[in-house]
Amino acid sequence: MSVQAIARGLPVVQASDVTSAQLTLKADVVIVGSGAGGAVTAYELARQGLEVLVLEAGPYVPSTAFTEDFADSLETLYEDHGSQSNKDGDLLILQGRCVGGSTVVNGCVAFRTPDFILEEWRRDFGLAEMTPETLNPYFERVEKHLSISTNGPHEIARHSQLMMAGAQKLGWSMKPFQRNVRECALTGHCLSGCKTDRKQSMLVTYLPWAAAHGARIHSDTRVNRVLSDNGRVTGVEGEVIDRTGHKVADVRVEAPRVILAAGAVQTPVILQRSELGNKHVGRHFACHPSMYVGARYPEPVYPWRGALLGTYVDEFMHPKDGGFVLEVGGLGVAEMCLITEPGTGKPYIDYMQHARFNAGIVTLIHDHNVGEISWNGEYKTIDYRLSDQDFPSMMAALTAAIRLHLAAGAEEVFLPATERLAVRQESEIEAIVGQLRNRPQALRMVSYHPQGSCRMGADPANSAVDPHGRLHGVVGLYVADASLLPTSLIVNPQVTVYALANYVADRLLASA
Ligand SMILES: Cc1cc2nc3c(=O)[nH]c(=O)nc-3n(C[C@H](O)[C@H](O)[C@H](O)COP(=O)(O)OP(=O)(O)OC[C@H]3O[C@@H](n4cnc5c(N)ncnc54)[C@H](O)[C@@H]3O)c2cc1C
Repeated sequence: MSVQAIARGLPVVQASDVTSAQLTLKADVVIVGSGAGGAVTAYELARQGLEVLVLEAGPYVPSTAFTEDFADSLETLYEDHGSQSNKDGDLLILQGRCVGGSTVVNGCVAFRTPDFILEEWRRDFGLAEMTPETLNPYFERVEKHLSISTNGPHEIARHSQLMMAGAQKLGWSMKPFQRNVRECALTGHCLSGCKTDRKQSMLVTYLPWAAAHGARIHSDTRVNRVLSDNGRVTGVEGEVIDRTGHKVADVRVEAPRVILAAGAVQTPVILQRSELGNKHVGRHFACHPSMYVGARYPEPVYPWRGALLGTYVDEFMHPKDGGFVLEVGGLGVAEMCLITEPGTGKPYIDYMQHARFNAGIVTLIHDHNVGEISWNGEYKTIDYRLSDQDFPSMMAALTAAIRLHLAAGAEEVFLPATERLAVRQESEIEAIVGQLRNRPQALRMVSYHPQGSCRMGADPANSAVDPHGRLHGVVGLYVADASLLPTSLIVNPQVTVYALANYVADRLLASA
C-alpha cells in the first residue's frame, strides 16, 4: 500500500497502488462491498481476530474531496453515475458506489425495524429469531456507535416547521427524525457526502475501526464471481478497474468464507454470474418507490438550508392505517431540476426562478416484493413496475402529502407526474389525483432503498438465504446487505441493514 494512501486517512489499496496484472490474495473472510452491510461485518469479524479482506468496486473518495455539488457527486459517488433506473425508465434507483457505499451519500435518517414488519418476517418466512428481543441489542449497539439521536429544534428547518404546523391543523402525528450525525453543520448536502465528517457513515466509523483491527480494504475492485467447489465456497474473482474505466489487473482471492454485501442490485447479479443459489436469487425485489411532492410557499423557505431531513408523519405507517410515511425533506437546486416539476419552457423556468419558495415531501410506501434483478451475460436489468396492489397506497400517500402542503400554507402543489398537474386547493385534490393511472411513465419515482432480492427465510422454497444469512445450499457463502430483507420495511433501511449484518457476523463467528 502506498504511503500516500495511508496519509490520506483510511488505508485503502486503490487501482493506482496495483503494479502487477494479476493480484492473488488470501483471507479468512472476503467481503464484497464496503457499504452498510460490508463495513459492519468487516469490523465485527476483524475485531474477533479473523483475517478480513474487503473488496469495493467503487473508488475511495476521502471526505476532504467531496465538493458539495450534487452533479459532481453523482459522477463520483453513485452507481451508474446516478442514472441507474428500472426497465421502464420511470424509476430512478439511487445507490452509492464508493468506499462506504450508500451510507456515504444517504440522508442520515435512522429507524429501527418496525415491530409489525418483524412480525411479518416471523409469520411468513419462519424467521423465529427476528424478534425485538433478539434485535434490540444490535439496534442499541449501532445507535451508540453511530451517535444516533433525535433532531433538536435547530435541526428543524423552516419548511419542516411549516409542515409541523400543518400536521397539527390536520390532527396528524408528526415527529422529528432520528439521525446518525454529530453536531450537524446544517448545510443540507448529505446526498453529496458530508465534507466535515459529521455524518456517521461507514467511511468514518466502521471501516476505519475494521482497518484498525487489521482488515484490508481494496477499492476500484469489482468482484464478478464467487468461486466454489462441490457446494463449498473457495473465494472470489474480479478485476481492478481504474477511474478512467481501464482494467489494471485481474484479482483472485482464496477464502473459505465469502460475504456478499454489494447491495440489493449487485449481490444477486454476482450470484447469477456465479451460477449459485436457487430461483429466488434476484426475485422479490422491493424498493420503496418514492415521490417528491414539491410545493410553492408564499414566503421563501430555502429548501437547501438546514438539516436535509427534519420531521416525518407517522400517522399512516401501519398498513391498516394506509401503509405510508411522509418525510419532509430539503432539496438542493440540482436535485430540484432532476425530480420535481415536469413542465418545460416557461413553467419550468418560472418554477426554478422561484426555487427558494419551494419545499418538498418524500413519500415512502410499504411496497410488495414484485421486482426482479437479472443478468443476461452483458448487463443487469431491474424489472420493477409499481404493482396494482401498491398503487392505492401510492395515491393515498400523494393525497396526504398534498393535504399537508396545503395545511402548511402552500399556494400550489406540483404532482410528481409526467404530465403537468398542480393542485391549489383541497377541493381539487380528488379530481386531479383521480386522473392518475397506474401505467408506465405516469409517475416520476425515485428509489433510495433497493432491497429484498436475496430474501431470508427458513424454507428454500420461498427464500434465497437461510435465517443465519447463509445462501441456501452453498457452504461458506453469506449475504449481509439490504438484499436480505424478506419484505419492504416502509421506513428508511440503514439501521436494519447494520443490525442484520451484525447478526449475520455473529452467526458466522458462532459457526467458525
Ligand atoms: C441517496 C440515498 C439516500 C439514502 N438515505 C437514507 C436515509 O436517510 N436513511 C436510511 O436508513 N437509508 C438511506 N438510504 C439507504 C441506505 O443507505 C441503504 O439501505 C444501505 O446503505 C444499504 O446497505 P447495503 O450494504 O445493502 O448497500 P450499500 O451501502 O449500497 O453498499 C454496497 C457497496 O457494494 C459495492 N459493490 C457493488 N457491486 C460490487 C461488486 N461487484 N464488487 C465489489 N463491490 C461492489 C458498491 O459500490 C457499494 O459501495 C439512502 C440511500 C441513498 C442512495
